[in-house]
Amino acid sequence: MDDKIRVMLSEEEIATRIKEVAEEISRDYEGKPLHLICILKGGVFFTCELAKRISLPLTMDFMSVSSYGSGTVSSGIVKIIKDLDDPIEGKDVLIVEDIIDSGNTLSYLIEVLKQRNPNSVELCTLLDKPERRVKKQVEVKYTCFTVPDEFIIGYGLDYDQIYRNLPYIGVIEQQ
Ligand SMILES: O=P(O)(O)OC[C@H]1O[C@H](OP(=O)(O)OP(=O)(O)O)[C@H](O)[C@@H]1O
Ligand SMILES: Nc1nc2[nH]cnc2c(=O)[nH]1
Repeated sequence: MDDKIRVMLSEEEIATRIKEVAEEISRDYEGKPLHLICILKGGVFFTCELAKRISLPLTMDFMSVSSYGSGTVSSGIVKIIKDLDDPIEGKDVLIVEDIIDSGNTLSYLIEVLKQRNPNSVELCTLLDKPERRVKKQVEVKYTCFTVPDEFIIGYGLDYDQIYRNLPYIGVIEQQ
């Protein structure tokens, strides 16, 4: 593993921004049954950090979907690999993602979840890469960082399953 990695967002920058977004969510969801849905695998690091900083009682569930396989471009076909454990009827659902790129994953997920009659469904993402959006209708309520059109790794994001555990967001430099 001798790839050279350029740091795009440091651990400190990420922590500061997550705290700000968590405070915003805490204000917006006061008195509501907030239910975080973490999208595995990439969303797990962000979800943990965010949840710890939201100052409200909340519940959590996990869903695993995939549209990338081992490539760096979305196949456009989203597969549910692991569904939620619990019903979401009547809950205020906040989907927590590591990145929104083409929007294929989220536009599919929102449709699937809305059919289960939640009270509301909103999106929270660590990274948004708007230049790559194919599904323009995806609306994101909370975005930590907007990033350029580069293939990103770290903080949950992998390249062929490696690099998820980097504590920062980076890009592999072409050598
Ligand atoms: O907006 P899109 O183009 O659909 O891309 C975003 C999705 O891609 C990544 O998941 P991936 O399918 O790689 O699964 P993983 O999180 O398990 O690595 C990421 O976690 C998002 O779910
Ligand atoms: N690792 C990784 N996964 C993605 N899924 C969608 N966009 C990206 C990206 O830039 N990096």
